[in-house]
Amino acid sequence: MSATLLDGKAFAATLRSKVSEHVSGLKETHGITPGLAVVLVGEDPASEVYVRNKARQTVETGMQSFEHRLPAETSEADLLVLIDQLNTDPAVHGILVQLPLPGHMNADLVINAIEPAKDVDGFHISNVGLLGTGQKAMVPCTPLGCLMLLRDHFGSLSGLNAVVVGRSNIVGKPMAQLLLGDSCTVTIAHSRTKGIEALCRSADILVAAVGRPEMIKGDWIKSGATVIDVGINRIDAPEKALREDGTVKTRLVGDVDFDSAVQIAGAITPVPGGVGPMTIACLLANTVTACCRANGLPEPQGLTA
Ligand SMILES: NC(=O)C1=CN([C@@H]2O[C@H](COP(=O)(O)OP(=O)(O)OC[C@H]3O[C@@H](n4cnc5c(N)ncnc54)[C@H](OP(=O)(O)O)[C@@H]3O)[C@@H](O)[C@H]2O)C=CC1
Ligand SMILES: Nc1nc(=O)c2c([nH]1)NC[C@@H]1CN(c3ccc(C(=O)N[C@@H](CCC(=O)O)C(=O)O)cc3)C=[N+]21
Repeated sequence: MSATLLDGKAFAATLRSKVSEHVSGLKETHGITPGLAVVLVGEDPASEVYVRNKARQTVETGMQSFEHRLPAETSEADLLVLIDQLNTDPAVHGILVQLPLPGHMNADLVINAIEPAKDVDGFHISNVGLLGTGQKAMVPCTPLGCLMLLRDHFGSLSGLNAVVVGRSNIVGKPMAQLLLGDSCTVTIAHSRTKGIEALCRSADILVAAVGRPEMIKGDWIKSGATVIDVGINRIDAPEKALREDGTVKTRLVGDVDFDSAVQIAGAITPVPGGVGPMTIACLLANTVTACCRANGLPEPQGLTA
């Protein structure tokens, strides 16, 4: 038996077309164009790809994209000045500061300098608190994308056993909050968890956000379980022909060993084409939501949790 593929790429395309419709409506009825500012400090190649894709899709859905690329040696004070300008710029409805930041910066301080209403990543302490207490917040894009895929697959998540592997502030913890909000019984596993394989085997929903290529094997998965693979890992692919310059090509893999997992799971997200595209689509959706809230307009339905 082979698992059903949860096609994040297709789902994200549908979500983007809903975003486009709302953006057209905002323009026609109110003369407002939502705007998203992305700040990239330094030159991480993976971040470059993400930021480029995001800027392209922002423009494709009819929104304004503002890109700010700063050198790695930028001072924290200068970054805070830029954030302050974006906070007060009425054309900017969403602000994303790409993580990780260079080591000389305090990421918490930088994130908490973003106006919470414009924090489309949902990382500001105010949004984290709102999410944790079940109040209206900006919801982090990656966990939101995972939740949308799960709701689409199951209908109701109520009473299901969910195991989230990973406890980061950007994926694991907010994912656990969202699953709890949908009445799952949630366990969070991490690098100190004892008996992690057996714990994973107890999950109806297994979310992997670890950053370790193909760590979770098929025999860690309960037969028929739903597996959400958040991991994005680039590994060497010696099976591919060498590049012209003689270097080894690479490929993307998740935190789940897809080939063994697909035999056991009931449903699984692929990498690429699973959670990644949903993250960007949810970022666009959050920007439209932020724009509507900023202008006192009714929120679009179906774009948020
Ligand atoms: N698809 C997408 O849109 C996105 C994908 N990602 C990807 O998701 C993955 C996770 O990202 P992120 O949350 O930022 O990563 P972090 O490195 O911040 O967190 C990783 C978590 O995994 C835990 N962990 C590490 N090793 C083990 C282990 N051997 N067993 C159990 N738990 C372990 C860590 O535990 P501890 O806390 O104990 O150290 C930690 O909580 C990465 O592959 C990243 O590239 C991230 C963001 C968006
Ligand atoms: N402030 C901040 N917010 C983030 O949301 C954030 C961040 N910083 N830093 C880095 C991580 C990572 N991340 C990804 C988003 C999309 C894909 C994505 O679209 N992946 C494609 C493949 C892309 C490729 O081919 O490289 C896929 O999975 O199909 C991947 C990774 C967001 N992150």
